[in-house]
Amino acid sequence: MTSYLRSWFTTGVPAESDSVSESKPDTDSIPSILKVSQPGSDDEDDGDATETERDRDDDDSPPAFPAPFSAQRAASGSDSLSTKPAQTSRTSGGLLPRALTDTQLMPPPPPPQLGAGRTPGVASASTTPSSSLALPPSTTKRPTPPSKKRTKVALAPGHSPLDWANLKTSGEDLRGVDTLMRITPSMLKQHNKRDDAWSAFSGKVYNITPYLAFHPGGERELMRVAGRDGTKLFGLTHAWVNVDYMLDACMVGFLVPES
Ligand code: HEM
Repeated sequence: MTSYLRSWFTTGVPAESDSVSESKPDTDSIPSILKVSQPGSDDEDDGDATETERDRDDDDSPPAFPAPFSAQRAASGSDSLSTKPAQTSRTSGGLLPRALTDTQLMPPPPPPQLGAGRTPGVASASTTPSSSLALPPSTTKRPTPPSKKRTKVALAPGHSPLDWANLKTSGEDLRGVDTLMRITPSMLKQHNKRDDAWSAFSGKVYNITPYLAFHPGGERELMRVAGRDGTKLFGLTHAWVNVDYMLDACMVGFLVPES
């Protein structure tokens, strides 16, 4: 009971007014809650009866820093900053929630393992197709072949397009006729042999015999139009080819209807 009353009517007199305290001992009767707390004093009641009984004139211990219930102390997670072992144990004794440090909240990532599972300089498409240097899938597929087969024919030596151009301009007679003629479909039909082949393209009739060995599509294809009008087949095969320029030296006449 006595210690309880003393805790209320404590002698907490500021250190600077020690002389006043000695001359006026009746200040003990003032409740501590009405007194103005001075820096460095221990007037705050922490419920520790043994501390109130101490001789406060000799107490030069500094206040706790950080303050016992401050956020700074709570965030530190430890009481390493405290200078008073008694307050340290009280703070870490579970009164405040223990704040986690950065390392506890987010542990560091595992160290990268660059060398694991791959050979430097070699694309590992079989293991990690999305993250390797393998070609994108669109380029690894074989292109679908065209539906219509267009076979390139190996031309005999001396029968390249350039050789044909040279022969065409050499002045050699490639027509086989003296003058341009009016040619009917029945007349055209008589020239359908390999050594005597005529064909009509867009109303003009050409002697295709000398060109057979130079045709990039082969003799066989070209002979399909021998002795008849080949305009349609020619246009379906390669309309971009300028037949008038290619065979101008082979022209024999104009296609005319039957009379
Ligand atoms: C007398 C008229 C003809 C001339 C002057 C001619 C000329 C040519 C030329 C210059 C090419 C090469 C075209 C290129 O590489 O782009 C070619 C290719 C070819 N020509 Fe003719 N052609 C004629 C008639 C025909 C006919 C009637 C056929 C029958 C289907 C034919 C079938 C082909 C084929 C299949 C190719 C191969 C195209 C390739 O491999 O890319 N040509 N022709």
